Amino acid sequence: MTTTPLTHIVGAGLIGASIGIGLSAEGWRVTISDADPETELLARSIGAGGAPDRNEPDLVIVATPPGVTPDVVSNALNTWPNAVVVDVASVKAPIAEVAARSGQGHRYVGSHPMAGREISGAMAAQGDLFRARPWVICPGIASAKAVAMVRSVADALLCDVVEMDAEAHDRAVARVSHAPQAAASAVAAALGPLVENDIALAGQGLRDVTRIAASHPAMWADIARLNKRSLVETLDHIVAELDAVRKADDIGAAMTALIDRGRREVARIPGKHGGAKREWEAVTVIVPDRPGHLVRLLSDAAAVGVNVEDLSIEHSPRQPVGLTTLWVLPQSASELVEALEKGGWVVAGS
Ligand SMILES: NC(=O)C1=CN([C@@H]2O[C@H](COP(=O)(O)OP(=O)(O)OC[C@H]3O[C@@H](n4cnc5c(N)ncnc54)[C@H](O)[C@@H]3O)[C@@H](O)[C@H]2O)C=CC1
Ligand SMILES: O=C(O)C(=O)Cc1ccc(O)cc1
Repeated sequence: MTTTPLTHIVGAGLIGASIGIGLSAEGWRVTISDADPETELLARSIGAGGAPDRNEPDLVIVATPPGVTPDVVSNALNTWPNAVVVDVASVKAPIAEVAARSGQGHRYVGSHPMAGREISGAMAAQGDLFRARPWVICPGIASAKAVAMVRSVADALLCDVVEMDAEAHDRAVARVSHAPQAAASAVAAALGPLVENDIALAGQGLRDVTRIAASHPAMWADIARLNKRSLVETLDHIVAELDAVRKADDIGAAMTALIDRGRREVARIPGKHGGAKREWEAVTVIVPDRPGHLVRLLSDAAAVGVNVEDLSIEHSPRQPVGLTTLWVLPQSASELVEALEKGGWVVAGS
C-alpha cells in the first residue's frame, strides 16, 4: 500500500477547503490554516483538515488569493525546507518566476484546478468540486518526485491532469476564463438603464451569459493584474468583434458573420465526458409545469432505449409550460422524436 503525503493547506476558502474535504474523504492526513481565524475554524469544522502539529508536512498546498500567492509560496518554501509546495492560483507564470528566483524551484509545482464557483469562502466548499474537471500542472523546473506528488492530489480528487507550460497556460486561461468573466460582467453592467419590470423579461440566454457576473471582484482584480498582457490581448479581440458589428453598413451581415464564427468555436468546447457538445443533438419538448411530467418524459425516452446525455430546462415564471431540451446522440434523435410524438408530447424542435 502506498502512503499518502502528510498535507498542509494554506488558505481555507472555497478552493482550499474543497481540496481539504476531498482529500480527507480519501483518507489523507490533512491540516489546514487560514489568515482569518474564523475561516480556519469553519474549515476545520466541516472536515477540511485538522490543526497543524509539529510534524513537517510532505506537501503544502497554497490556496490563497492570487495576489498574495507568490509571497505565501516563498514563505512556505522557507518554512518547510523539505516539503513540496504547490499552489492553485488562476495565473501561473509570475508565481513560477518567484519560486525559481528562490533557488527552491525543484520543490515548487504550479497547478490550477479548472473548476470553481462564483461564490467564494469555505461555506461554499464541496469535496467533489474538481471531479472530472481538468487540473493543470505546470512542472517548470520541479523534480519528478514533486510533480508525481501533485499528480497524486489530482488523481485522488478524480481530476483529468493536463501538463502545460506556465506561459501557455496563462495565454489559454485569458481566453477560456479571465476575459469571459470581464465579458459576462460587461453584459450584466449594460442592464443598468433598465427598470425592474424590463429586467423581469430576461430569458435563459441572459442567465446563461451572466452567471459568473455574480463573482467576487477581489480575486478577479488580482487575476487581471497578474495576467494583464494576455487578458488585454483577448479583450482587444472581443472589442474588435463587437466593433465590426457596431460599425457595419450591413449590420445583419456582420451579425451573421459573428454568429457563424461563434458557432464554429463554441462547438469546440468540450461537453460532458470530455466529448464535444456537437456530438449530441437537441430534442426540445414542451413540458407542462406540473409534478410528474418531467419524470414521464425521461421514462418515455428510456422506454425506447435512448440515453439522455444532458438535459436543460427553460422555464418562465407565470407560464404553465417549460421547454425541456434532451441532448442525445445524433443517431437516436429521430427515433426519439417519433416515439415522443406518438406518446403525445409536443416536440418544439430537433
Ligand atoms: N474561486 C474559483 O472559482 C477558483 C479559484 N482558484 C484559485 O484558488 C485560490 C483561492 O481562491 P478561493 O478559494 O476562491 O478564494 P477564497 O477567497 O474563497 O479563499 C482564500 C482564503 O485565503 C485566505 N488568505 C488570504 N491571505 C492569506 C495568507 N497570507 N495566509 C493564509 N491564508 C490567507 C483568506 O482568508 C481566504 O479564506 C486563488 O488563487 C484562485 O485564483 C482556482 C480555481 C477556481
Ligand atoms: O464558475 C465557473 O464556471 C468557473 O469557471 C470558475 C473558475 C474561476 C476561476 C478559475 O481560475 C477557474 C474556474
